[in-house]
Amino acid sequence: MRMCSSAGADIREFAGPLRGPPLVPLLDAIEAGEKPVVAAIEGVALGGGFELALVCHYRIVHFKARLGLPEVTLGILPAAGGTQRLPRLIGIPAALELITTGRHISAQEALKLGIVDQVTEQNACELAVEFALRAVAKPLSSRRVSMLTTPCPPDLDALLEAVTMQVKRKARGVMAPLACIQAVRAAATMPYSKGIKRESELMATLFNSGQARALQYCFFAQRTAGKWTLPSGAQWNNSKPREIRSAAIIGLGTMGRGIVVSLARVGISVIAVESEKKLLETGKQMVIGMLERDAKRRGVSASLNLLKFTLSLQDLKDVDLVIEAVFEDMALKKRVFQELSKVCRPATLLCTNTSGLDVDALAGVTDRPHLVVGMHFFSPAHVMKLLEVVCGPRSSSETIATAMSLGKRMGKVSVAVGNCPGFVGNRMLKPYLDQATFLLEEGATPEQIDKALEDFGFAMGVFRMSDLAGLDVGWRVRKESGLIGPDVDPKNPPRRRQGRRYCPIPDMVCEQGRFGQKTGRGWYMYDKPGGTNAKPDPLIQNLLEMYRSRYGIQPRNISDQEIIERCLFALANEGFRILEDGIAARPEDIDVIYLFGYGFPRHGGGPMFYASMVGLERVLERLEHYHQAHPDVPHLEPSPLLKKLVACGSPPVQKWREHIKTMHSHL
Ligand SMILES: CCCCCC/C=C/CC(=O)SCCNC(=O)CCNC(=O)[C@H](O)C(C)(C)COP(=O)(O)OP(=O)(O)OC[C@H]1O[C@@H](n2cnc3c(N)ncnc32)[C@H](O)[C@@H]1OP(=O)(O)O
Repeated sequence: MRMCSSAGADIREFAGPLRGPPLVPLLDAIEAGEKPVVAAIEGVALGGGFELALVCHYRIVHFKARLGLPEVTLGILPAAGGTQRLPRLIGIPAALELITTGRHISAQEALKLGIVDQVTEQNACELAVEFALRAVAKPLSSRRVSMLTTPCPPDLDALLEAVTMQVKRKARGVMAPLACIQAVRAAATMPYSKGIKRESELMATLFNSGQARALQYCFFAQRTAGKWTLPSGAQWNNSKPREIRSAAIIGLGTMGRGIVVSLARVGISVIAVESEKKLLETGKQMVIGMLERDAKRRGVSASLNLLKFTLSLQDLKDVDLVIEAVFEDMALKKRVFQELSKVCRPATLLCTNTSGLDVDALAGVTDRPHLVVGMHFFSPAHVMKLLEVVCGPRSSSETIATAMSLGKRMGKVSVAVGNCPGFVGNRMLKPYLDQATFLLEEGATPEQIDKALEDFGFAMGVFRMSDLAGLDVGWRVRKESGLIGPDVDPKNPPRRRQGRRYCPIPDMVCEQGRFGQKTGRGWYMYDKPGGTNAKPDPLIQNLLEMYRSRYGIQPRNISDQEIIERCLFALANEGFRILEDGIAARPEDIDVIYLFGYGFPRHGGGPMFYASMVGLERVLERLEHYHQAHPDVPHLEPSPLLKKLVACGSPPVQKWREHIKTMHSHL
């Protein structure tokens, strides 16, 4: 059988009723046939493609091919016999690992695991024909995988239990990996004829689940996000990116260091700049350590020869692109951009890693506003996959194309967004954080709110995330925006500022020098500064009690449902406003930002998909309810776009674009 490449089933077809003849009997018939069937695999054999290869009597694989059963990542399981044949072929532990993670493996690993018979650097099809000719005379019974006895470890139950615990810890609330474990158990404990029925029953529970719909949506959303479009007609497939061979990073703080590593490991020469010798030396040692550890993990040599460290901006005159990653201070950034304008050659792209400041204001102080763009990395920049590419009104299509393509080269998921305070991710974070702190005032604790969000599936609750990011960052932003100032009475800080409800608790926490993990104290306490093990802190409990009694607030019991609704519906509501304002082009872009940058669970699809899954009518009704209860919180007032979508019958996410006015587009 010539298979070449197969990415498995067309995932789009899962949205409707499945058509065509049932696959399992067809595959069983191929395996039961008397003529030897040899699979020749080039490119990929994934999902159904891999299951097809498993019914063949032999498998020949090109050395560059990749194989895998990624169904679990789509919220389903390999239901064309994959969960029954793979354990029989390679044993329970290895099969469990591959099926529950869905990871792709190389041809070499497949050979080592005993999945394939030969790896070739030549044409796999030609070799497969030779193989088949030799196999004609040989008996096939031992080559029919479904007939094999599953090699079973003596401690099967303990193994399955351990993997179940691991899966539950890693992917809280996710159904598919648990169903995969049950299917593999069937392969170990039942004959194939019964195991395949169990596989099918388990698939039936997953196939139409909300989690499967969300995960399949994520697959396409991630691919849609790279396809940016500007109102001018310039877009991803008609704008040529520049080739970037050399780059410079200004500032070797946490962000700058991560960006240097991200660039150097994909072969780009990097000049790293600091303002003081001591900072430069510290940054240098940390970058070298990070690159060495990264190279060791990947089994390659560290590209230290690509690095240069300097105190002088004059050294940047020939680089292709600069990314500024200095302190989040507009005046300082403007000085840097003015300086860069003078020293860099006229064609150098100037990028800023600001997490929310006005990219166009920075462009305005340069001699090349069309070559200025935001590249908002997420911390730690060498680990986090998200990159917001912030398109200023004057950024050229070539500049945007270059930033997007550079992001892809660094292995990032790049999303083009418009220029407004906080862009997409951090702009949406404000209402989400506000709701969490209002809930504290009303009676909740940080650990209760975090638990509700983590049970929902977030990698980290809002307070643990804030402790990790550093509480001083938001404090400084609030000071700069005039929310905190000399006119605020520190003994009696007002709970209403700039015409709306304000919660001063985060400021009180900062006033005590509690900036999160880095100071060993924040919303939680840690063993030491830099510690990561968060424990509830009685001092925070006291602070909350004193605060409530000072303001005469009677604490009430708050349900997890209220926590989820207020935090997540406020988040999505701001997402609707962002779409109205043209700051994000599509709901998919917003969802991808929250999936890759803010730990939103993939099986929830992202805030916008989640809202559509809950039902826009319900989201609207709950927001109206909460806004009525808290009229001084404008973020709870349902956005006009949400109302419009409900009035139009709540179309699916993919159709929202038709209801968004494009005349406001900032993209
Ligand atoms: C013989 C088949 C019978 C099967 C019946 C039994 C049922 C079995 C269940 C399954 O098979 S579920 C599907 C399992 N397969 C996967 O999950 C593979 C998903 N795809 C990938 O991992 C990657 O796309 C890739 C194949 C490794 C290629 O990666 P690459 O980076 O090169 O390209 P992409 O940008 O990701 O994809 C290009 C293009 O193709 C679309 N696409 C890829 N795979 C599928 C798919 N299985 N179904 C539908 N569409 C797919 C992807 O969306 C891109 O489209 P775009 O329009 O260009 O954005």
